Amino acid sequence: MEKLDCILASTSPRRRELLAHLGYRFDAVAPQVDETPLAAELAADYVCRLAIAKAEAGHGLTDGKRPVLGSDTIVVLDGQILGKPKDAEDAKATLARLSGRSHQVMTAIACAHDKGTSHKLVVTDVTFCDMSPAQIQQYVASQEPMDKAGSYGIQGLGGAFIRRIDGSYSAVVGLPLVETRELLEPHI
Ligand SMILES: Cc1cn([C@H]2C[C@H](O)[C@@H](COP(=O)(O)OP(=O)(O)OP(=O)(O)O)O2)c(=O)[nH]c1=O
Repeated sequence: MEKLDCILASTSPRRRELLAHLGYRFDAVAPQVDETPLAAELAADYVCRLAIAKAEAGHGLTDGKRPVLGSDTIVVLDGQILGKPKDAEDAKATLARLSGRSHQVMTAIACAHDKGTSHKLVVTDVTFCDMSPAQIQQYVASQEPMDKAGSYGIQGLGGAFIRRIDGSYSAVVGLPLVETRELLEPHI
């Protein structure tokens, strides 16, 4: 069997594609993690807790010899966590709230290794154009929003409505490349 550098604890094809950009040899495992926020949990605490939980659950599924990377992405508007939409109506309501405003995308990454778990939080400011009800309707009909935090994908059709981003593009898509390299490097 090919020698692996690390394990990705994720079902996301986007994270798989981004991690491949770093040139590591890796396998993916699918960790089962309860994503319910705790009472009064701050957004930054929540996203870090989930990334750590995914990395550690993934580590438990492996032989423990390689570092395991977990990640979680949320959209935060006025301190409120906007995760993946429940249905099309939820996606439309989220996009109407994001329209014409700036929000934060928080992506946490965690690396579970033989000596413990380390993590990093990357926060990116994203500014939306105004979206008309017809544009929202058409975008939701494309189905693209349905599996994405904040109900949009900057890397897809959603990119046409992103006026500005301050921070890490790869973090918005689900895996910050620089910080992931920095987190994994000492363990590979
Ligand atoms: C804001 C935004 C989010 N997203 C995605 C990144 C994440 O995959 C998803 C947020 O869901 P997550 O729960 O972070 O991840 P996931 O369920 O897709 O995968 P896994 O838990 O197995 O690692 O939203 C985009 O693809 N583009 C964007 O512009």
